[in-house]
Amino acid sequence: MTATPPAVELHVHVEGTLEPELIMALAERNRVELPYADLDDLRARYAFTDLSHFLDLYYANMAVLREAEDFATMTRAYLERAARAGVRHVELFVDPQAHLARGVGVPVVLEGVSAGLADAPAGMTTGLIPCFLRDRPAEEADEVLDALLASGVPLLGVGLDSAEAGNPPGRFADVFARARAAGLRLVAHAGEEGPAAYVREALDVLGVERVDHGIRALEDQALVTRLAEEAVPLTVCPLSNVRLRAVRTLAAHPLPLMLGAGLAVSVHSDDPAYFGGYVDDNHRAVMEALHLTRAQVHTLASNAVEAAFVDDTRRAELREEVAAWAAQP
Ligand code: HPA
Ligand SMILES: [Zn+2]
Repeated sequence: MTATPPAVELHVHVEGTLEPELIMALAERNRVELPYADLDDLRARYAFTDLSHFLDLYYANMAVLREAEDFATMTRAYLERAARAGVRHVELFVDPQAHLARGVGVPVVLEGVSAGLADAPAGMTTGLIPCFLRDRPAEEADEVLDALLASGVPLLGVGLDSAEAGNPPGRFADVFARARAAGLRLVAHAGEEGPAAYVREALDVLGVERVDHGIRALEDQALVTRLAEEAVPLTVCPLSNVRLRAVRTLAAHPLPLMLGAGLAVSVHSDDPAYFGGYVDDNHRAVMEALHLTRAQVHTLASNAVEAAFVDDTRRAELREEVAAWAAQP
């Protein structure tokens, strides 16, 4: 079996889809001086030692995003690639605070990304999930939530990302409660580099409905039992885990253990332009390196469908597409 399943992409950061060529093109369009001699010099910086090392480059490269049109261009480029990856539904993360810090306001970011999403290929459904930066003050997240709600741009939910170690989710309890009261769905990165305790805290204090990554939950057996019993979706990003050295090699990835424990895991791409692949590449990589059975890949694809923030009609369509893939000889 080589074909990857129809994908429901629930863990992808739009700024992490900014390919090196597009970084260079936008730098030229906006006359932004980058500290790289050329494309090869930029590419040479993609060997990361950990999450923070990656985030330094990820935030630095955002300097090329100035106007709403830049955000739309980036989003359209992603959707085109996503269609080729077999993506049928995507819930896209965006980091408004990373742009605010550079003087680019929340409306510019949201209007640009949502204009890009409006051009999604026929049949692909989309949603937008702005994330708060956990290494910034909770008060700033509060102000950003006000700006998000005032923008008038339709949002699916809010998330929490950026440097995890030493930044537990609990500080964001109030802003997440406000987001929930405003009708937004809640997710958070937890257990990527941070401990299993952060996964618990994301569930109990923030009340998240999905956990992004969650691989370190495996260090706490009682938590694993709970996650399985409550069928808490975990959006796992295998190529990201290897490139950020959360996992030593793909062959040593705990995905089979997670499936074996009955966890509601699914496979996603995180920052595909930085980590060596989109969601199809991630599926292909784990299928090969971990020798997954067709039934296991079917479970991963079905878990993603069940974890999506879609209505019953759309979920039924997505279920059918995955079933049709599984029924192929
Ligand atoms: O992989 C990630 N982890 C945490 N924050 C992020 N923001 C973009 N990518 C990531
Ligand atoms: Zn992520």
